[in-house]
Amino acid sequence: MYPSVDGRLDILAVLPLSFAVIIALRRFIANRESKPCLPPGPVPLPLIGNVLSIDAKEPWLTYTKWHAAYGQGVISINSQHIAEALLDKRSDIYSDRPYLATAEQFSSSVGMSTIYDYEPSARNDPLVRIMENTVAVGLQMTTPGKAILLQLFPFLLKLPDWCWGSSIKRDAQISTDHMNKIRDLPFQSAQQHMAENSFLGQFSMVAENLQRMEKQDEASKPTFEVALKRAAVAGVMGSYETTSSTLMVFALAMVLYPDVQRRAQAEIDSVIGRDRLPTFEDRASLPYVESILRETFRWHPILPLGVPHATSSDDTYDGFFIPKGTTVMCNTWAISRDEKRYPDASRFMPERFLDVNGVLTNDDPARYVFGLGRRACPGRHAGDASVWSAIVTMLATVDFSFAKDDQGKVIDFTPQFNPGLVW
Ligand code: HEM
Repeated sequence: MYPSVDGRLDILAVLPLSFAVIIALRRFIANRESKPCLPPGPVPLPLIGNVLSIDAKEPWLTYTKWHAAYGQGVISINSQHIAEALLDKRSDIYSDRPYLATAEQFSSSVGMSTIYDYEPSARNDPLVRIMENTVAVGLQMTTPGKAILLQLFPFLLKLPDWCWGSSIKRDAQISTDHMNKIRDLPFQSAQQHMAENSFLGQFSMVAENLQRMEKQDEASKPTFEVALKRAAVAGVMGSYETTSSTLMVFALAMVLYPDVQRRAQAEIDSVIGRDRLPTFEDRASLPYVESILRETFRWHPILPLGVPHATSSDDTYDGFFIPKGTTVMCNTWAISRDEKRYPDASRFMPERFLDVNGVLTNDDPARYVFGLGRRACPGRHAGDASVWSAIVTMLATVDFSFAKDDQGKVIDFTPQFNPGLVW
């Protein structure tokens, strides 16, 4: 019996579909056979992958655990050797940034004065307040939990306002509004200084580039201005949390390890005396202070998962296939807590960076805490120098100790870190 006309049409419709499926399957199998397999990892669930297995508050712990179980994380790089091989030596592939819907312009910071030559007032400065709000809201939106959620379900940002779950969209909008303010207001202030031809404002990064822009043809000015605004805000945001968080880690260490503090103060007293403050010229003569800086960077890296990179083309490493667009995180936490390299790693022990003669070793955590490759922190020298000068000045002038109550009894505490991109 012949099929009906409708039935034959159905067959005709199904045939190309079957071909398409067969071709797709053959390509899939050919691809699988021709390409090395993906790096090992936990078995993903359909749609949501491994998201439920990741500790949303401290994801670096999950990645470190996966590293122990599988040898590799879900492209979380847990060794400095592999980080150098990929992020540094293959920087042309591993230097993209993954799309983070709420933080498209959010990358990092520089001081307001260097960028805009804006001298904030000591208290309640309006621009600093805007920046603090921007950072606070931005960090809330870039907690690892929210970042993972939005990467998996970007449609959450498109939900209508009345819909359950749309609060993330409202928060993202607030974050964007803040970003727009911090992008435009200090920039306008620098422009105003320029217009008034004031002495201040001529030596900032923005002022210098505005002067350069004046010499350009009209057509390219708007693009230049947008790029300049973005570079400026990236600089301001980048230096803000990083330096202050590192100094908080240092202060915590000084409270918890008074012997370290005393030894550093003795070094400063013997090399510099008590009549003046240390300067950069003294840096090479203060190896113990230097080892404290290194241990501060290592003990609690303030960006425990670095800032995510993304691959801009396919790659193969050590027999594993890494597709284009893969998010690659350098698990700085795992590197800094490697017990083979840093025995008793959770202990603050600056001596680990000194040899038996008290000379600094070649192991400098600055080689990994500032990231690697062409996206490594452009403010690393400024960051390193400003943290050193703050540390050495504090050691020379103040004593850190536990707070005491009215009866003079030590107030005990348990240190806690706020999870976020920077903690
Ligand atoms: C202790 C201080 C600091 C630490 C630990 C730190 C750490 C980092 C890290 C880990 C990255 C990501 C690198 C990567 O993706 O491989 C980064 C990026 C960045 N940092 Fe820093 N940073 C510090 C201070 C600063 C300062 C003072 C500035 C500005 C003067 C700055 C500006 C930036 C910028 C603009 C980026 C983004 C670079 C890009 O996306 O290409 N940072 N920083």
